[in-house]
Amino acid sequence: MHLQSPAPFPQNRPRRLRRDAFTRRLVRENLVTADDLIYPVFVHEGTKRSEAVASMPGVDRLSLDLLLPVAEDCVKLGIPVLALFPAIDPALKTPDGKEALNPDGLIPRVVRALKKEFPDLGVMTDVALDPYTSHGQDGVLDETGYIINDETVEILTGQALTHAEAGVDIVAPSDMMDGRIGAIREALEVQGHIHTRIMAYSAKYASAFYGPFRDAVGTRGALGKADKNVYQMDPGNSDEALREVAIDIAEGADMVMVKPGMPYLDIVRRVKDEFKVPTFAYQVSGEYAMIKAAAANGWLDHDAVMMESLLAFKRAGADGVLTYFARDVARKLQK
Ligand SMILES: NCc1[nH]cc(CCC(=O)O)c1CC(=O)O
Ligand SMILES: [Mg+2]
Repeated sequence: MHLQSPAPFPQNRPRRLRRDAFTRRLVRENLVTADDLIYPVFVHEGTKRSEAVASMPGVDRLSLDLLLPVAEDCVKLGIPVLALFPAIDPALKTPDGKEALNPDGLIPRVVRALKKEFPDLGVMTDVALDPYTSHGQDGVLDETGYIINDETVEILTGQALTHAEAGVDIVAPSDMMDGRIGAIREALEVQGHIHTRIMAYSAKYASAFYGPFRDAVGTRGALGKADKNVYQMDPGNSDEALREVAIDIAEGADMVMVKPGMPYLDIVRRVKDEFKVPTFAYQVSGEYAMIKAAAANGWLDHDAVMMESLLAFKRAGADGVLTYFARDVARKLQK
């Protein structure tokens, strides 16, 4: 971009445009709308079961019957997409996470119910094994405890197909195995699921900001002191994110994601500038928890910080944001 050298003061007084709300509105470059939002929800088995997630105030694990009114609210608020995350019964967890392939498992049942009740609401599912494995890793392990790639990709492909067969609109592989986008895309094509969109978590970092999420899906205990450094990206890296995104686009991703969000806005900007593809960011559980905790202490203005954080994603180049604030934001925008 070419910047004209600015006229000197007093010809140039940038504050003129800030003097009144009408010019501030007129020249504002970025906006948040309900169309930018994806709302993540946690589901578990049962009926009339709602469990608060202590580290995420305002977020509950819900059974399907309690999720339906939430989905209806999203439709009313104009939120385009709901993203599903399961908290799986511990009795169903195994080292290979094979419950992820069960066509009558929790997620396929929830997808079918949501698409039946609210056909115009987009439904997105996470493709990763961590909610299903007894060890809490996103893949299967060899005898040394290393997370093995190709065997994991095979299971993930089956998981994505199971979701597609249940009628999901978007599958979102969040596992960071190599080659999974290509494998999933090919399998979807072969099985005739040509409309299933793939949102690839392409640049997903090994982040400490995921802590509260692991409480929500119940993987923190199983993981213990283990980390995900052998597959998720090193927080010190930036160029590597561009290589990861390039690979996923080449393998068939329709949309890409950077995660976490606010601490990684530089990555969002680089990805958007470089590839100009639909680019999303995930304002993750730890980011949400920080804002909630500070607001609860009276240290930050909850709504103002929430709206500013969303605007920052848009300014950084994100086309949309996965955020636990989605309904609050959409409600605020309606006023
Ligand atoms: N497949 C794992 C997954 N999918 C979404 C999140 C985190 C989301 C959040 O923190 O809000 C994680 C966490 C992890 O890698 O352990
Ligand atoms: Mg990759």
